[in-house]
Amino acid sequence: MEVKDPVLDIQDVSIKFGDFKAIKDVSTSVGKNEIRFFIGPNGAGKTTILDAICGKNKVSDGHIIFHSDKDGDKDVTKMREYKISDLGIGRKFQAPSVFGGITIEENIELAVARKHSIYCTTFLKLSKEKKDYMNYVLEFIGLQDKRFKYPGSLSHGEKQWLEIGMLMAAKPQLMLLDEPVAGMGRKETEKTAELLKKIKKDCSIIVVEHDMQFAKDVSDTVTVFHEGQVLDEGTMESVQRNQKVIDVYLGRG
Ligand SMILES: Nc1ncnc2c1ncn2[C@@H]1O[C@H](COP(=O)(O)OP(=O)(O)OP(=O)(O)O)[C@@H](O)[C@H]1O
Repeated sequence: MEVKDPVLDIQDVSIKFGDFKAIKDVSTSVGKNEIRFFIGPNGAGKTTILDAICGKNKVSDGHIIFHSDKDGDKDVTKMREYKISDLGIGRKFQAPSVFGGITIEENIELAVARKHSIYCTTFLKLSKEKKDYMNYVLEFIGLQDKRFKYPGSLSHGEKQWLEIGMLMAAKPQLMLLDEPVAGMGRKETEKTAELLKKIKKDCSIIVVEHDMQFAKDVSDTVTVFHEGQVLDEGTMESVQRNQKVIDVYLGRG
């Protein structure tokens, strides 16, 4: 699938775990301000490739080129996780990883400060500009009224939004989300859909997800993975008509 203005080019990537090739010659490009979904059956390789983009998995062959606004084109397969994060790629894992011992506001504050340095996190108060941004993020994720509460008091959905807010705090160019609506009810899922549609105005997003209604509502395009390879790619409407996709995934209920 041709992408006009890519933020990420995955080029002939293979990933091995011992002798097992989990990803085989995968290529795809993700555009600026695009919401791309990675879908496909369990074990297809979706999370494995997401983990390669953020540096958590080592790539055996191929390149992943990130077109950074501030640093130019970088092959992230040669970089450490924290460097990739600094470059502007934010990763949210399936289980929420917020800090339970500090308030919701402090979680966001820490995420805003952390972008700048450990020194800043520990010893300095946020500047007015950063404080304003923290308030903007709290409002954006709908948790401004709960800012002085602790994450333990939040619902499952609210915890996920807090974590999305913590990612936003670093102003990434690309966000990677692993099953962001798993365990959510329909209302929370719809709110998450609205959040992502707003976030994409400033950022590209890759989502690994099994909720196909959510994928239909939110995705611009989807990549269907099967046995470590790309089976199809395009809009949700187009891949839904592909008989192979129906056979291996969508038709299985
Ligand atoms: N660290 C690892 N060591 C060995 N094998 C792994 C490792 N991580 C993933 N795999 C294997 O790689 C394959 C792809 O796994 P992956 O988690 O990427 O699939 P997925 O498409 O994300 O599945 P799901 O939808 O269930 O999350 C699976 O066969 C899995 O068992």
